[in-house]
Amino acid sequence: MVTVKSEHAQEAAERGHAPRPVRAREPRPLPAPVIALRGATATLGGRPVLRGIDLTVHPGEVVALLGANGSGKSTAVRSVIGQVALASGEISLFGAELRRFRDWSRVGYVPQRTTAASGVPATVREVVSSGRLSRTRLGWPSKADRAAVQRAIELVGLADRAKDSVGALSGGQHQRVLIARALAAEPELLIMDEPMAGVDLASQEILAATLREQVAAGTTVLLVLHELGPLEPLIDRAVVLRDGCVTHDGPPPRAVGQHALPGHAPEPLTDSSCHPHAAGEPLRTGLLS
Ligand SMILES: Nc1ncnc2c1ncn2[C@@H]1O[C@H](COP(=O)(O)OP(=O)(O)OP(=O)(O)O)[C@@H](O)[C@H]1O
Repeated sequence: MVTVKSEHAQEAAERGHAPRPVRAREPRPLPAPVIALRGATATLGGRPVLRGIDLTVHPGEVVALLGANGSGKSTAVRSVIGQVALASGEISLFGAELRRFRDWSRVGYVPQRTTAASGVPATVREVVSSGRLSRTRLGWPSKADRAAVQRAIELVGLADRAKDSVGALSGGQHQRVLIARALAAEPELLIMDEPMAGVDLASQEILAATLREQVAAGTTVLLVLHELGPLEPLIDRAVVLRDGCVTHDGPPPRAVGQHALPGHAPEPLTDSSCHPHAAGEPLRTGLLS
C-alpha cells in the first residue's frame, strides 16, 4: 500500500510533530425534548379520551394544542403533569420518565379557569408567592424569591392590585394571577390550559406580551387554546386533537369563519381509531371550516 503524505504532514513529521489527524466532526446530540408523549392512551369514566397520542415539544418551542370541546386537550396536558394516569404509552419530561421526574420547579402550570382563592381569603401577592414555594430554600423566601414574585406580578400588570384579595378580582384578572403564580418559579416549561378563556381583549394583550417575554427568554411553552388570537405570532407549531387522536401536527392552521370563535359546537365522535393526518388532507378540528 502506498501512503501519500501531504506537504504539511511531511513538514510536521520532519519537525518531529505527528500530523494532526483530520477527524470528521461528530454530529452534536440533539437536546432531549422537553415533553414527549408516545402512544398515550387514557380512559376517563369508562370512556377512551386519549387514543394513542404522540406529542413532542422541543426546547424553546411554543406549541398550541387545539381542537373542539371534549377532544382531549386538557386530559393530554393533565397527563403530562401527572394528574391523569395513562392506560398505556409513555411520557417523559426533560428527558426523564414521568414517574421518575422530580424537578417540578422547572415546570409552571396554569390550569383551566379555576378560582385562585378556592374560598380562602388571600391577596394577589400571597397566591403568586405560593407559586415560588418549589424554589424557596430553607423555608423562608429570600430576596431573590421576593423579587421573582414581584416581577411575576408586574409582568401580568397587577402591581397596583398586589395587596388586594383575589376574591375582589374580575375573572380576567384572576386568570392573570394564576399565570403570575406559574411564572413566579421562573419555569423552563410553561403549560397553560386555555389561558385566554374569558379574558377581555386588553387582558389578552397583556398576557400575550407576558408570554412574548417568556419565549424571548427561552421558555418552552405548551398551550391549550380554542383560538389563536393575539398569541398567533408566537406559535411555532400546532397539534390538533380530534376525539382523542392527533389529526394535525405542523404549522398553525388558520382559523376562519365562525369556527374561529370560542364556544363552537363539539364534533361528534365518529372514529373508532386514530388516523394520522395526511399532508393535504383537510383538517376537521372544529376550529376550521
Ligand atoms: N374526570 C372525568 N371523568 C369522566 N370523563 C371526563 C373527565 N374529565 C374529562 N372527561 C371527558 O373526557 C373528554 C375530554 O375532556 P377534556 O377536558 O380533555 O377535553 P378538552 O378538549 O380539553 O375540552 P374543552 O375544550 O371543552 O376544555 C370529554 O368527553 C370529557 O367529558
